[in-house]
Amino acid sequence: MSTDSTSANPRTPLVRNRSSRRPQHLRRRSSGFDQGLYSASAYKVIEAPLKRTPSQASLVNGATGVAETTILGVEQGADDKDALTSLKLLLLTICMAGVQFTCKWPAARDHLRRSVELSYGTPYLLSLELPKELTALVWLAGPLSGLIIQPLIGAYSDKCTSSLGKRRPYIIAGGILVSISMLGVAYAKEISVLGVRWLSHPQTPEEIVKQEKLGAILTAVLAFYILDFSLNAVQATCRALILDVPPLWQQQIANAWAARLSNIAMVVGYFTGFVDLVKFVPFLGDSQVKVFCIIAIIVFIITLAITCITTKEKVYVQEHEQDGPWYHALAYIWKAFTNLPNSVQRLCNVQFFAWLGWFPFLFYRLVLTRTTWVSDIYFASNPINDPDQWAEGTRAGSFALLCYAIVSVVAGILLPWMTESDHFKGFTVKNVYTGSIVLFSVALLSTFFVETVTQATVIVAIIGIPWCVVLWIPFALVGEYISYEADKLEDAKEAAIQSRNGHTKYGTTDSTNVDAASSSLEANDIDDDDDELDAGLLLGVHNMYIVFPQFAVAIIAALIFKAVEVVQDPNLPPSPSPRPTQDSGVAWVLRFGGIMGLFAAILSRRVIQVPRRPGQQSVTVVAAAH
Ligand SMILES: OC[C@H]1O[C@H](O[C@H]2O[C@H](CO)[C@@H](O)[C@H](O)[C@H]2O)[C@H](O)[C@@H](O)[C@@H]1O
Repeated sequence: MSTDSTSANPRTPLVRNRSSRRPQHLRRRSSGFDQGLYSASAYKVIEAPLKRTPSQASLVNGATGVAETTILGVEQGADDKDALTSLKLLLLTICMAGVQFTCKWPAARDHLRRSVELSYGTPYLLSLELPKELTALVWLAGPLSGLIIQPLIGAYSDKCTSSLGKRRPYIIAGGILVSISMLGVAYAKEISVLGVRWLSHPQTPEEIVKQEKLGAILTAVLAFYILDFSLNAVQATCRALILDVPPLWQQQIANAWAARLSNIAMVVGYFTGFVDLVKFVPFLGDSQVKVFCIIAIIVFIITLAITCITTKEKVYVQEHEQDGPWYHALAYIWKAFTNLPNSVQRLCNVQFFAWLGWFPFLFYRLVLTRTTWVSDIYFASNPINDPDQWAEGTRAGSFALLCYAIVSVVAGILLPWMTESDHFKGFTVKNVYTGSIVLFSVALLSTFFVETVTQATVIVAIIGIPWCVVLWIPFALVGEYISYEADKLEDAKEAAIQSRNGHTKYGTTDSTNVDAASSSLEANDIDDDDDELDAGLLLGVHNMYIVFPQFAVAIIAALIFKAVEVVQDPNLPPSPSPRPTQDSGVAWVLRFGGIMGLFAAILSRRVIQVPRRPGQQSVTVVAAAH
């Protein structure tokens, strides 16, 4: 087994032969764009003003004079960036726990209906008397914000010259907005009452009630939009930070940490939602929603603060004045979207089909508990109009979700370890990725056979395994692609310089290396050429492939429900929920997701794994497949 990246499979598109490189204007990367504002070549890295121990200081790359990643308490690694200890990986990625806990909050509100005065099955927004048709408006905030905000904030943060670093200013600003908007959602009624009192002068009590109701709805919807948009900004920059900091060979483990902390937060979020919070911490609020909101804000602020305080970033200095209108960023995103590196494009293709499967599952296990698959099955054999049965049915759905969250935590600990261990032959990252998608598809397709609540609960719990993988491997791969390109660029620069002096970085001259770097490179080419992939932008574009399927699924699910309605016996009385069991629209939408998952599994065989850097222990070079 070779550990030398220079002898990696030459067919890997990432391992390009310099002499066969595409002309600058055709390169599949972010940096060829002519918008100066977004050209990384316009920036030079300087050392952030940090406290370092002498040993850490010595890790700064003396040859280039460039300050490397600077997270406190690092170990020495053989890569250009410093390796992180497990503790530092945890501190770096704990922000994802806060993001996930907060993500769970709007979802958890559906589980909080015990404390909402209205009937069972009425989620928070409906409790504010938002017309049912308009709930779609709120739903849209999620995918819209993912589509717009993640690439935009990713692109801006890539070029941020703040002394705090590239990502932290956005994490802090986004964090403040998330906290305020959560308060806006939870206290929508109170804000509206105050607003009506100050701004409006209704004449009659009826008018007051009407205006307060309208005000509460508008406040909640606006707050939900701000929440989703700012949460996506924080999510985008936290993800990018996790890609920025560790070296290539730690991308897998760093993203595995991010996934497992997210999933732990999900479990804690579910438990917190179940506890009667008003009883235990009455000083935090007089309703479950308000107390949960305060707890979520506290968790969010603490986790984000830990990451921001313990992680130090590079500071970028703009060499040339490059201001341009804000909409240049859109052109830049478009160019990135249409010129993705081959490796990222392949991964995005998998993600697109995989998320055509994920969203049916995520929608119909969460949106309204009464429409979840597990609850459907429960109601197939239990009376639907009895409130006690409703409670029991929704509890069945919620218990399944708790099992799913716990399984995802356990899988998030075991699977990354198995892929690193020599004892589990065949457990390569790529095989685990494909296997998890197949498992997910089979689980969704099992809706053809599942009949009991227990069976359905087991299936939902099993889906915890692919969920842990989808939060881990795709992001790790993006991180590896970016690090690999950055390392190649460094190597190429170094090799070209050294070849002039008759040396190579790794001792004896390797023809591949020289070919890849020095033989076709002019010094000016190296200096002017900006080959770095921008992590924030790429992650944002990658996220577009996660949210596009949401729009598609919304339309396809509506068509499937219509079709099921047409096919079903018209003489049956109308059902208040989608018809249960194997013939329900929900089951068919899940099966659609299962089939899409199979396409994703096939495409995942084409995903590229980059060779890791030479000089690393326990690193396996995985041949890049086509
Ligand atoms: O439309 C809602 C959101 O959908 C995606 O987020 C979901 O997937 C994330 C993993 O990629 C997961 O961390 C999150 O909990 C899920 O809701 C999308 O990434 C978001 O941009 C979008 O707002």
